Amino acid sequence: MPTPFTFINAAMSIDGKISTRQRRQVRISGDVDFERMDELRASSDAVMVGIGTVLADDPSLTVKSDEKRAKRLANGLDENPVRIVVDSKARIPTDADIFRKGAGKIIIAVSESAAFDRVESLRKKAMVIMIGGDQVDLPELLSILDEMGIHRLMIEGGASLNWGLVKNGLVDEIYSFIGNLIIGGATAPTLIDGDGFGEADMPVCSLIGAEKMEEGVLLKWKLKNA
Ligand SMILES: NC(=O)C1=CN([C@@H]2O[C@H](COP(=O)(O)OP(=O)(O)OC[C@H]3O[C@@H](n4cnc5c(N)ncnc54)[C@H](O)[C@@H]3O)[C@@H](O)[C@H]2O)C=CC1
Ligand SMILES: Nc1nc(O)c(N)c(N[C@@H]2O[C@H](COP(=O)(O)O)[C@@H](O)[C@H]2O)n1
Repeated sequence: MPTPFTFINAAMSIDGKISTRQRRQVRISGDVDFERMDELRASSDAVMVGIGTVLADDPSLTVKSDEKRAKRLANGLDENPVRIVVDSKARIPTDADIFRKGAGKIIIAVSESAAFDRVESLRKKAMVIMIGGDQVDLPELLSILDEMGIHRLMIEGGASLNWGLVKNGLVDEIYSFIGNLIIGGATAPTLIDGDGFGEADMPVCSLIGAEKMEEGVLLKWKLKNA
């Protein structure tokens, strides 16, 4: 089953946290990293987040730079990449920023466990893909996206979606900006949460980039089994 070239982009603290224990967003990146993130969005066919991120941060996932949106339009693309939310139980509020801000296609991926009336109200706002029994079946979803012409997929978290994708061997590369703060908290989300790997199964990665950026460092990893 072909799947898109898929990369995770995230910002984490020195201690590997991506938000506070109350799941409140923290500004970890500086302006240079946000600019880099915007370029990644602008150069991707689609940007994906989990419903936990939408409920916590209410992101719009739009390309922020006027120039970059204009360049996409000039290339015959929508001004924003396709924005995708993985939302097994169709919990996304219908007034979420993703529906209110920015032009372009939106896909909500739900599972068969989603309530019928919730799914019907989402169909008025976005394309709904129902795939999987209790949770969204991520390998099937990525295969459908590839068939739809999405060949470069940016993942913007959060911790559980990142785990689901890495566990299923669906991630090609990980870009993590490590900022100059310590968040702490045993329950604060990390770059990859979930159940964790057994010792024999831990993916071993190749370091393909390391760069000092403002007061932090950007690391780029390639997953060897991808
Ligand atoms: N610093 C950064 O770069 C970023 C930080 N964040 C932070 O991450 C936190 C959100 O992370 P999480 O709570 O872990 O939520 P999440 O955004 O990873 O969404 C998790 C949800 O995805 C859904 N899902 C459906 N199918 C799934 C599957 N097969 N595998 C895994 N998940 C599946 C489930 O409903 C699950 O509850 C927030 O606090 C947010 O601020 C989010 C994005 C970027
Ligand atoms: N890359 C990065 N650095 C930070 O410091 C962050 N706080 C985040 N947060 C994520 O960025 C998304 C915001 O999207 P919009 O500006 O609303 O389009 C959102 O998903 C946050 O979790 N990322």
